[in-house]
Amino acid sequence: MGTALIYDEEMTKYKLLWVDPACKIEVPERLSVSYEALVRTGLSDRCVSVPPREASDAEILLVHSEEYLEGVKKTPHMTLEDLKEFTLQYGDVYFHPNIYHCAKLAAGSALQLVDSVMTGKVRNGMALVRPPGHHSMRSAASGFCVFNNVAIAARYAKQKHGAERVLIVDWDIHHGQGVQYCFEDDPSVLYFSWHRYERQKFWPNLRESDYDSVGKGSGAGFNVNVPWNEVGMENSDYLSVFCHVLLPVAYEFCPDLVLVCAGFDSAIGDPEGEMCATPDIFAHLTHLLMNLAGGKLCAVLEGGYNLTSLAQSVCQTVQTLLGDPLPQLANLRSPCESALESLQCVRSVQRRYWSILKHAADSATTDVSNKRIKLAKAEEEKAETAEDERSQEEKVWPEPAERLRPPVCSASVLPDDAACPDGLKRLVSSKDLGPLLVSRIRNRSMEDAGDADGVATFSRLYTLIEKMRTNEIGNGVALVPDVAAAVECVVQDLGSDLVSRVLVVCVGKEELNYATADGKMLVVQISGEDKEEQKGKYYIPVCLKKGCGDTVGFIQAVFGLLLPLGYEYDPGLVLLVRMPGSGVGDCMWQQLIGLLKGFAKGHTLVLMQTNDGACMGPTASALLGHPAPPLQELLTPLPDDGGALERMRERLQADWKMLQTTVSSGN
Ligand SMILES: NCCCNCCCCCC(O)(O)C(F)(F)F
Ligand SMILES: [Zn+2]
Repeated sequence: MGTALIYDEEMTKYKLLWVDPACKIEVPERLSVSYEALVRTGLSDRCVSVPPREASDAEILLVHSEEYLEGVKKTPHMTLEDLKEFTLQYGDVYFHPNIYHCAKLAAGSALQLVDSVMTGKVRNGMALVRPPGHHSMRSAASGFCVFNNVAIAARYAKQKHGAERVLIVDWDIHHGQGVQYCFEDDPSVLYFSWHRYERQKFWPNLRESDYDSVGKGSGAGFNVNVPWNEVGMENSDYLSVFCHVLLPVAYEFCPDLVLVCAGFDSAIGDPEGEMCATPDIFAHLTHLLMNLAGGKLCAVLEGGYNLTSLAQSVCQTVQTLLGDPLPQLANLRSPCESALESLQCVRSVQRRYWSILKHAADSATTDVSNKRIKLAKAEEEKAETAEDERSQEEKVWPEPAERLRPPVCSASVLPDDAACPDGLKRLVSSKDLGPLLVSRIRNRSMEDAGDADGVATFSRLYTLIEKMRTNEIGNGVALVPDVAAAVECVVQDLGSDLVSRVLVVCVGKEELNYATADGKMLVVQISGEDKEEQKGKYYIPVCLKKGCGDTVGFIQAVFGLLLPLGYEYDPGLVLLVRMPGSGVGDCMWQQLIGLLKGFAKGHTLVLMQTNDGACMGPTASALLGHPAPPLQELLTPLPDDGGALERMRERLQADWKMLQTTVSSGN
């Protein structure tokens, strides 16, 4: 299934008709520049073009009041003076004779997108719209927004398509208060927003944008606010919040549909956000949401005012929706202290609503935050004097790297009698390994089970890894007689000279704690075995008391440990090893394969034991990029696993900064 793209130049046909410094950044070129970039890069041709339509009155009234709609309806016939007068009753927004028409098209575009995804016409999609929507409220326009496109889309998805749970992820740098108000007492719509806040000093300056607004009544816990109290947030800050807050909660919520308030003023260069995250971060943020709701994801444009970073960010988002390999995120750093404080505060208030966060450390107690406020004030005084005048427009960042689709998406290395799953290319050619390697392989305990000559298997493995390195092949799966020996061979003999760092994810028990001291390999092993004592910086055994069948524990390990570690380690190859008898469920297994694509440009090699071929189908499906089926609604985790995991994370965070979720007590 494809990716929908909704755009119509009609939505560029309104603009600011008078002087208003607060609104001058919202220009028609935002839309045309974004669309032209998609055309120039060839991405628009790869999408399914879906036309917008006007939202009907009834659809607009799903969120807005009659009196508000009646008022907006009058604007096309107003004189310039009347328009100005009408605008004065709202904040940081402007009206134009054609904005009502465009606002109906923007809302209608979001509905067209929901229809296309919910009916299965496409898997996912993006709507490039103006005016944006997430600030507009039931009876008020605000922050360039007239109708709340995404809020209307959420209500519409429930009413028309029977969606029971809708997740709204708002990565725009402003708080979508309009969305929060709309759903704050509604447990069927989970609203997540991060936003520049600066302790209420940043627009819209609302007390209720802080992390302690968690929703009301039966909606408590279904509103998640992550305030950024400083500018300059980077990729690592954004990824930490996704791994340690949004994704665990989103997986527990188990939505039927994901809507994204896709604002790109959270990217570097934007005059509003003043953040430092690069456009390729949106490739990863999109990817991390794509295995929810069976892949049903609708991204609707909100903000974004630096035309260069906006266009790049839109392209990164659409290219990921299309399933292209992800860019490698360069040198992630530790989340900054301010981000850690926000992270800790959010997790501490949300832990009482989400069992998956139950073991989160307690809140950044008042003294910590008071201390930070004192620190911040001191910083402020200092900073004000040395305020560097360089505007956001002069910020420079590297053009996002090309993300080339390999000629072969997925390959397989199988015993001659094993059937090759549809869509996979069977590797038969075996590269001549040369005498040295052959002798080493022969020396390995290669007691073969039906495999005439272990060397054949390994030469094909070698070929597969070589072709991943040259990007001729995206990913692959190998059925081998002896997985442990295969891992040893791949890592010790093949992997090392082919790729610099290999992330080995082992599911199930097996002795895999090779000499990993040199950092060439990071082994994360998820099993029912407690190997705590063998732990080292590069060998991280995660013990799930109930074994790998414990979905909640597994998800906690994936988001709390595996993904942050993987981002920080930044491997050139991912080796996913499935030990026989691991007990991991097929859905979880597919989710894991889907999520691991975020690393090494998608170069994942799955190793399975020949007699474990039963899950070859789900493995192939995930490797080919089909979205993983939703995990059964996650049950309450076993108390001991969550606690053990938190303790392990705290111990490891000295070595691995991306594991941090609390302000370091030292500072
Ligand atoms: N320095 C100018 C002050 C501007 N203050 C209002 C900011 C509105 C932001 C709108 C947005 O970006 O959130 C949306 F997505 F809705 F477009
Ligand atoms: Zn914004």
